[in-house]
Amino acid sequence: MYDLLVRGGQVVREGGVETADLGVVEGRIVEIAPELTGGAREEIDARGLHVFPGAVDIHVHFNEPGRTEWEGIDTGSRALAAGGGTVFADMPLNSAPPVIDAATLDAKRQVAEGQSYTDFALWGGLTSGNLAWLPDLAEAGAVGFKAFMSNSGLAEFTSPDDLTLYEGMKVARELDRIVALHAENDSITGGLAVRIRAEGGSSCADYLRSRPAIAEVEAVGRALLLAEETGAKIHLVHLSTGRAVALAAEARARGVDVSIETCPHYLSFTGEDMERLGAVLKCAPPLRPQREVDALWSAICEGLIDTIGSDHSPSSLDLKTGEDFFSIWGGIAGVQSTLSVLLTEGRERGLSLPDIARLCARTPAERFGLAGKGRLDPGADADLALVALDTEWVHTQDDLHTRWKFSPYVGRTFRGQVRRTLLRGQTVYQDGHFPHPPQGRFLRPAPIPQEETA
Ligand SMILES: NC(=O)NC(NC(N)=O)C(=O)[O-]
Ligand SMILES: [Zn+2]
Ligand SMILES: [Zn+2]
Repeated sequence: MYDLLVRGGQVVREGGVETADLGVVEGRIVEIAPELTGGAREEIDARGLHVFPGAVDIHVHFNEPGRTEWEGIDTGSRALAAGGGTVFADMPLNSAPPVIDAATLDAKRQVAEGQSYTDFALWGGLTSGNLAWLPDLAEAGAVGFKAFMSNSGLAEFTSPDDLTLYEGMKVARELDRIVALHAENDSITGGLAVRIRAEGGSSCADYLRSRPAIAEVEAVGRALLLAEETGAKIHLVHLSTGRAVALAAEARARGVDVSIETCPHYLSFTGEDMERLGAVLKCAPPLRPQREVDALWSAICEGLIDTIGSDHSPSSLDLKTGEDFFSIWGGIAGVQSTLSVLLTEGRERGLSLPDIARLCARTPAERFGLAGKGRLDPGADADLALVALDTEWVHTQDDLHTRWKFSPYVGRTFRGQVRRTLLRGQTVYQDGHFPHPPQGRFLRPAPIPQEETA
């Protein structure tokens, strides 16, 4: 007797796609096989649909507590679930206070429990002043430590200097926690911004000039050297250039324990789009020329990129408007669209469905020790996204479940539509609705598996 049988879907697993039933007991997958016999309390007819593992978005800013007017756990996790996601890891900023010690982590955990429609993990910060608090943060369950190598845009979330980063990596290594890096050289980006603004520059093109690719490539190189020296595990968030990815992949090949993330917006838009569409596409690192978009897709197809995170980082609408592009809030609202981008353009570029499941679910879950997440296997949590793979649809503002109905993907035609999302066997999202109260749980990372050295 099962609690749930998901019947006849095309089940997307590591080895391929097969028509099968999924049997679920107490929130876990217990069997996957064609035509399972035996009764079930609930049956879902998944014929004609693809069954993906729920997406694991390791990079979001839901900004609660403290800046809930920008997003919030309730709206952010709804949007994630509507996009086929079942787990997020929230960044230590832009919530206020930022998560830099155990007390601030516990406070965020408390507001998220009872409000989140998906399971969640929490990042702690590695800032200029909190090295001594990292052990307590790890103890409290931080999934890793996030550091900015450039200015974070928020005075209360300071960047460590190179010495602090070096020492922070040593501490993180002792604690077996991953250090995530926003890798842009602050002296280059900050210095150029000051000079360009002093000359009266305030346009999008001026902003683009202030954050050249070399700022990312240099910071990535430095982060890799520090990781190699300290033996720390690092995760490079939102890489935007082919050169930075290549540098990290080379380092990984010689044994540096690094994982590489990019985001859907670097795969979907160019700097020219940013100039055309304006603030909705402002982010850091900035959007790049088409050749970088192509280079990132090639890197994905070659298996060099490990994870896709949304870097969903919205603000209230007033901060996304204004004449001076430098002072507009930097951050893109995309948490609902990650799978759609991969299912549409990823498939056109030659990615298989198991590739998409690996990038969006399996690897992020494994890398960050989120046990039972990210895969469809007996023993795993029944976190599922049911997708109508060949349905073409135009994304409208009304589809958005985020707090602000503001996304660069509005108006885009996608192929592949999430119809239903299940968390531990319970439907959390179905055709625009959320049928049950939020049940999301806090996930504490398991010990991180050792990378096989190439
Ligand atoms: N404070 C932020 O949320 N910053 C984020 N903003 C972006 N990416 O534009 C980020 O991840 O760097
Ligand atoms: Zn960042
Ligand atoms: Zn971010």
